Amino acid sequence: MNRLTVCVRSPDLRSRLRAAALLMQTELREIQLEDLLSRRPLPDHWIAVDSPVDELVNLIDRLKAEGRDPATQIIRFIDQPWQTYVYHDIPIFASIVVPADPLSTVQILEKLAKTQPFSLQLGQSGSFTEPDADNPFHADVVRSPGMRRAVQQLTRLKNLTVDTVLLGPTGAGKDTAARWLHQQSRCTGQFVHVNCAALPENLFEAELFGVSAGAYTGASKDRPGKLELAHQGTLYLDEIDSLSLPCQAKLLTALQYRGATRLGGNHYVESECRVIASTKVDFRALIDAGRFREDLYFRLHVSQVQLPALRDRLEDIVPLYSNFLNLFTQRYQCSAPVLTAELADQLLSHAWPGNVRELQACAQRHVIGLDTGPDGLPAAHEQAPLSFKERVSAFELALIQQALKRHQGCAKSASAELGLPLHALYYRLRRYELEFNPSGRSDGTSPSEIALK
Ligand SMILES: Nc1ncnc2c1ncn2[C@@H]1O[C@H](COP(=O)(O)OP(=O)(O)OP(=O)(O)O)[C@@H](O)[C@H]1O
Repeated sequence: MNRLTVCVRSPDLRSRLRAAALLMQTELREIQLEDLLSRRPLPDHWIAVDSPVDELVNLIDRLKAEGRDPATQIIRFIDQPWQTYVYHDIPIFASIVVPADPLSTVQILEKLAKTQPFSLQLGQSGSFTEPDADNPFHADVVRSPGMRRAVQQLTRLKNLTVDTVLLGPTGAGKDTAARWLHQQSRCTGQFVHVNCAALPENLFEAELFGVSAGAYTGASKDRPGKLELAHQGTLYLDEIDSLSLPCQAKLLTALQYRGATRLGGNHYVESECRVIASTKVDFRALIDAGRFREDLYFRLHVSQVQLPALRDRLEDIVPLYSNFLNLFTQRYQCSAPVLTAELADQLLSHAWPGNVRELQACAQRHVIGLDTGPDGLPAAHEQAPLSFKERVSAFELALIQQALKRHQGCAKSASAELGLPLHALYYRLRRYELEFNPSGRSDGTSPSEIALK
């Protein structure tokens, strides 16, 4: 940002902006709004104002009269976050609550310089958009530059069956991105998820390459491996960095030739699949530490997409949260909680170490009405209390989800643990739209493939 025109009345804010401009080496021009409006034409860089709405409207009208879009130019400083809500439909670039000091003013202005016009649209139902469970990367929830870059790369990759590495911290959406890539591709095969961190070294070959009948005591029939199951589809190697070096060597050979021989068999089975691998850690550091094979890294690293941490996706937090509120409200069939400006502020200032997963859980707690205090947002916000029936349903759902998770999605075992007749469990599974595996793992899928909604 090279220039900033400032029309602010508050001496305090003016001095903060002056200091911020000095820090940013930005040329700052101070002027009264009335004087600015008499100029022709208006400046073409950002105009910072703290004017009341009726005066602001004059500026908006003037910009429009000059054939310009006020939503690309005006930054309004406000005292209270709720003012964004009240005037959310005025077309301005951003509404910013007056920052505490020049340094945070610099940070905000620098972030704005890299972003698209936005304004927090808060409403009674907290609703930004209709929930779009089918497209986690809908434009409404992808506003931050980092995530837009990631989605652009994913979009470019979706129809190319090239191997891909997904990088990002826990809960940032690597699994979601891998499934999205698979769904968007023209693959006819299935999406096969292998959680490398949960795969013991001695089971690696059997799980990945399969087993021939008689390979060992108890192997009574042929069992396909994950690589084979992923034929014409996607093999997703989650947390690939957890594999031991000997397993990495076997994987490299299998990926090189896109096939393997089942354990105890002589038959070579080919698999034409796309491989997506994910990791939370920096590959370079692992390679340097001798914990990851460089040749495997180069084999996989045809393309790479970095999914940013949620704290670096400030613009996405409120829309995502709003979508989750809508989603859980529909799932639990209860009334929508209020997304207040105060809560939006808290969401934006939280560090989100658990990223989208944490945000999602937070929205879920909000909908259920479990206020867990300062760190487990949201606490003590105005919201419509859930009815007794809604709370009981939410509790029941949580019990069933946990039991299914403990039993790898197997409905039979979960029903036994819960002491709930199988037909009664099925009834609830349908009611809560939970996915499950009726007969355990006999179909060759792994627990991780059975997604619990
Ligand atoms: N863009 C999104 N829209 C909706 N939900 C999302 C989005 N991104 C992630 N989530 C949700 O957040 C949770 C965590 O996402 P996901 O499992 O994809 O993260 P991850 O990076 O694979 O995490 P980990 O490394 O811990 O396995 C999931 O419940 C997922 O549904």
